[in-house]
Amino acid sequence: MHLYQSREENLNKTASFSFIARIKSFRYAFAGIAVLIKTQHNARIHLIATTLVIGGGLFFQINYIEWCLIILAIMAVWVSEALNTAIEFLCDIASPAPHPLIKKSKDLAAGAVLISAAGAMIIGLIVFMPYFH
Ligand SMILES: Nc1ncnc2c1ncn2[C@@H]1O[C@H](COP(=O)(O)OP(=O)(O)OP(=O)(O)O)[C@@H](O)[C@H]1O
Repeated sequence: MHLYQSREENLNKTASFSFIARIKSFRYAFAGIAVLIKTQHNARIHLIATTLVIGGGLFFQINYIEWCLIILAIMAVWVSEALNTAIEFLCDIASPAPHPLIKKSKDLAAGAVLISAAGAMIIGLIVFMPYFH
């Protein structure tokens, strides 16, 4: 059986619900996360930062709202990094040769990661600073 469905197969999909198909799509999603960690150096930095922040949260016993803020911040960084990586792969296949629009596209995607990482750092400071007083 082919790993990827053809465009035709996707167009002809019926609306019937299948648990096997749902489990498969989870498998693909986890494969995507594995690609992210294996291929992106930034993702390894996010992994270290995520571990430190969760460790800090457990150590300082931050409250319910603080956990929600930290989880949102972690999520924003991972989601933006995953989308940035997906855009990079698409750009590389769409135009391996230099192109001004590919530059804009990749720079924008990188900008999104920077915005989320900066926001996460500010949230981290706001949450953890009081515990150091
Ligand atoms: N085909 C291209 N055409 C024009 N500019 C490009 C092209 N490929 C890369 N660039 C430029 O080089 C930069 C780095 O691109 P690259 O694909 O190497 O990303 P990267 O270094 O892996 O980024 P990240 O650190 O976010 O993973 C882009 O942001 C863009 O400015």
